[in-house]
Amino acid sequence: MLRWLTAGESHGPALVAILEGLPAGVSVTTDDIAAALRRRRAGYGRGARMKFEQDAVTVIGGVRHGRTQGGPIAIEVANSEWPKWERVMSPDPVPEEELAQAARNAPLTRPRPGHADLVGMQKYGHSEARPILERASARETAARVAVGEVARRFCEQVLGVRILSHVVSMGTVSVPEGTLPGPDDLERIDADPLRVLDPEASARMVAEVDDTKKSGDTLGGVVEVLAYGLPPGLGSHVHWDRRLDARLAGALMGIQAIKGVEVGDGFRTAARRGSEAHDEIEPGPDGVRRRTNRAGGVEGGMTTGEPLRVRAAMKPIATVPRALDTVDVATGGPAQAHHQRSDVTAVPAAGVVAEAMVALVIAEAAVEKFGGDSVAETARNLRSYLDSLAIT
Ligand SMILES: Cc1cc2nc3c(=O)[nH]c(=O)nc-3n(C[C@H](O)[C@H](O)[C@H](O)COP(=O)(O)O)c2cc1C
Ligand SMILES: C=C(O[C@@H]1CC(C(=O)O)=C[C@@H](OP(=O)(O)O)[C@H]1O)C(=O)O
Repeated sequence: MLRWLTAGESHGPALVAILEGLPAGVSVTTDDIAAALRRRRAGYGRGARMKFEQDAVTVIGGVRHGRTQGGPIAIEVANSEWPKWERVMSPDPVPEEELAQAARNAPLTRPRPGHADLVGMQKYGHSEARPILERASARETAARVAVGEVARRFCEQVLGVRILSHVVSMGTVSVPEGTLPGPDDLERIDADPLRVLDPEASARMVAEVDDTKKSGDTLGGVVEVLAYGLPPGLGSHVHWDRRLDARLAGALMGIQAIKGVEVGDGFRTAARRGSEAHDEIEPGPDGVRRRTNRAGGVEGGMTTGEPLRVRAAMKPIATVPRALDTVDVATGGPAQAHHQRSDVTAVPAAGVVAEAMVALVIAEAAVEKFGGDSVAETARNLRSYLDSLAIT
């Protein structure tokens, strides 16, 4: 069983994550995790905070001399801005007079439509949004990417699985139909300002981000995650919560602002006739194979061995500079939603987070199927499973 948890607030001292259940021997260093976090911070359209804030990674447990030890892995991502927030976010009581002087402590009573502010205040009994937005903030995804990087390395080193993502649409601008990165395209995608494979589409999307920013607005879009090299049979058809597609959908929907998930051709498949929707099977030189991969590498809740292909749709950023109408909960009267700064879009970052979530789901399914306390044992079990497949 693979388990993981994160804790920490957007402007707290640090985020922490604990990952438990991976075998010993996965190669990972602090620098590897820091590099993954740098990928998450990049992307055209993100706000000022991405430039001045640093993620400082410390591996607190579970890794020794660049190898996992088999125990829980704990990672801290410290927030370089903490000194500015130390009073406002102090875990211990702060004298009223001091708090009153902290400019950042002004009560946030004008909840943003589309964020967790209003319903969070109602549910948790707060008179302002700070205690809600601090944890609702997608800053938390830094902790996911940190543990996701360990899972990704396990997937690569033990299963031979490569996971990558790219942006397929930004607002109404999309990459050409059929754009499909290969397993070695990640570097090229990361080099693009919007993490788009097609340079012409990227340029149009950059213009769309600029235009949106100029008009004081925000943008959403769609990312696609691909995983190459999966064995057939991760997940199961036997129960709803063992289906890999269900677990992937839950993991991706669990990312802040993701509002739709598609496996393979997903919603497009619904409009096709069966003969145009499914992937016909034929004998090939290395065993049976599918002529197409419209299913996106999952049938019956199990990986088929074809590339996994999942998409996630992100809604536009909720903190709209041209602030939306709301209610000031302090007065009960109409008001404009609070806005200090925000991303115009965070779709490229959402792709990096989605890779981490997919890596964690695949790693979990692989640990269930192959077990093993060391990577050598897991790899041996995988090999013997593949060698024993009656139908290849
Ligand atoms: C990487 C990333 C960055 C985000 N940046 C912002 C931001 O700057 N401002 C904002 O209002 N929402 C931002 N969001 C979205 C909010 O976290 C999200 O809208 C909020 O949690 C409410 O969405 P929900 O209804 O899906 O929970 C970001 C999301 C992600 C994944
Ligand atoms: C800090 C990060 O993302 C933040 C996610 C976020 C939100 O509401 O989700 C709002 C913004 O924070 P602030 O309102 O303080 O500028 C983003 O910068 C990060 O990704 O590291």
